[in-house]
Amino acid sequence: MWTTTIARCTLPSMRKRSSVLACLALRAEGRPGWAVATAATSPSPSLHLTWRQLRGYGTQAPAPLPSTALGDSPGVRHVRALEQERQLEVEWEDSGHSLYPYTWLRDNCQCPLCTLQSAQARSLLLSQLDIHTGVDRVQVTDNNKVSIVWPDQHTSEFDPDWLRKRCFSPAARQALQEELFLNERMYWDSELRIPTASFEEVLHDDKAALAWLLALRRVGIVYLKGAPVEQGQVARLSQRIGYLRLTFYGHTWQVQDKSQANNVAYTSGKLSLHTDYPALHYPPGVQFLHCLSQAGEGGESEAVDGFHMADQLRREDPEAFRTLTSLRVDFTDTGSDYCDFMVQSKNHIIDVDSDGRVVRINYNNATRDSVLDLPLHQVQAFYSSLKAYVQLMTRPENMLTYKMEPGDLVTFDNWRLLHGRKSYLSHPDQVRHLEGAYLDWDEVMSRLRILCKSVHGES
Ligand SMILES: C[N+](C)(C)CCCC(=O)O
Ligand SMILES: O=C(O)CCC(=O)C(=O)O
Ligand SMILES: [Fe+2]
Ligand SMILES: [Zn+2]
Repeated sequence: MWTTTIARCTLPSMRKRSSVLACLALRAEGRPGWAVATAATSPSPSLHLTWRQLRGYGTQAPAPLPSTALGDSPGVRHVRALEQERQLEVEWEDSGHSLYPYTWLRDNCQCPLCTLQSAQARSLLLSQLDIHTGVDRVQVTDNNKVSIVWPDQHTSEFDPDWLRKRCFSPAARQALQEELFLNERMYWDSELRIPTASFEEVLHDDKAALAWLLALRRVGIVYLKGAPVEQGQVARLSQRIGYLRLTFYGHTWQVQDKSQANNVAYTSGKLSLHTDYPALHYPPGVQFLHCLSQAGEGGESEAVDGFHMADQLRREDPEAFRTLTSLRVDFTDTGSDYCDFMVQSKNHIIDVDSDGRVVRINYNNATRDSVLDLPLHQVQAFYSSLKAYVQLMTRPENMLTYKMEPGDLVTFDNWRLLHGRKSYLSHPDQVRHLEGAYLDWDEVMSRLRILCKSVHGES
């Protein structure tokens, strides 16, 4: 049924232990960066997106694959104590070199006195750490470990793979950070064919679950098909990860046309593109929506890649970008649901990190407060900037439109995507009904790392 799609790509020779990093080495053919094409044979005919195919969700500019992060680290040829710099120099068998500060090495001694093995946590106290320590002796042991004897005769032994992974070179650091956080995204527009998988397979097969979460991270949206048409499925799916995020709207929530609606989502009206819950200072990272019943007329879903749009705004209207990333906007949400609430927040509509990279979009026009905490002279500029961003998002070439059917369950990155819904006609004999739930990225990323490790073996 849903057996097509995906990015066509050439696979580099995959090394067993290379884990997620190998994704980045994939080069897409056709369109710059990536292309949509019919996927290669999948092991399971019901799965439109397999793990193998999903590894194709590389980024627009795949990063070079640093050998340091591949796990198959070369052995240690030689170690040398650089007394002046207070660094240990490791020469690898492939002739590469890595430098490690003495202080860092002493801080990270892996022995049972310094590390609680059962928790893989540091038991050494900072008060016990001499940040000016020297070394007494360094050597490579018979089983190719790096051994350090400290001035107080405490001994540390470091595994070469462990050290290599933690090399302080910019390339190695970047590679390891990407492996840990998978921050490289694949931007898309109206032409995206939404990555789709089978609900049941994701629940029962680790490879399918890994493929789902990798695409959720990289692409930001994954469609799951074939969920039972009854309530409780978003909760079931959240258990596949860990646990869901409780909010004032409940553990899970029912999107229906309700009288005395406590939220615009609970009407039959149009919802313009929004992220959910910018009224919170920490909005939910991931959203699930399961369609139990669809309207005959209207009710189509819309979605845009908010990061892509923000980058486009940065290029086309840098002043508007600067405004939306620097002014904090008030959001408000008052009512009663799980319990009564009076929520207030101040958020940038576009959040960037300290390197200027877009990390989160916070925008729901319905909950944007009438309280606008700006000096008079900035008000008009704020509105122009917001208009510019919203107009960019609503361009037909940027917006994705789809209509959910009963049994469809869409999962998306609520920090990145803006989603909306066309208005619909409420029919007493066919009430539109979606069930939703939120999760946070920390828990989703945790499951992603565990699945990566179990599917690829040791890491
Ligand atoms: C769907 N619902 C009601 C749980 C939240 C809607 C999003 C928002 O108010 O920002
Ligand atoms: O009704 C829909 O399709 C989407 C609902 C929504 O965006 C929400 O509940 O926040
Ligand atoms: Fe929403
Ligand atoms: Zn120790």
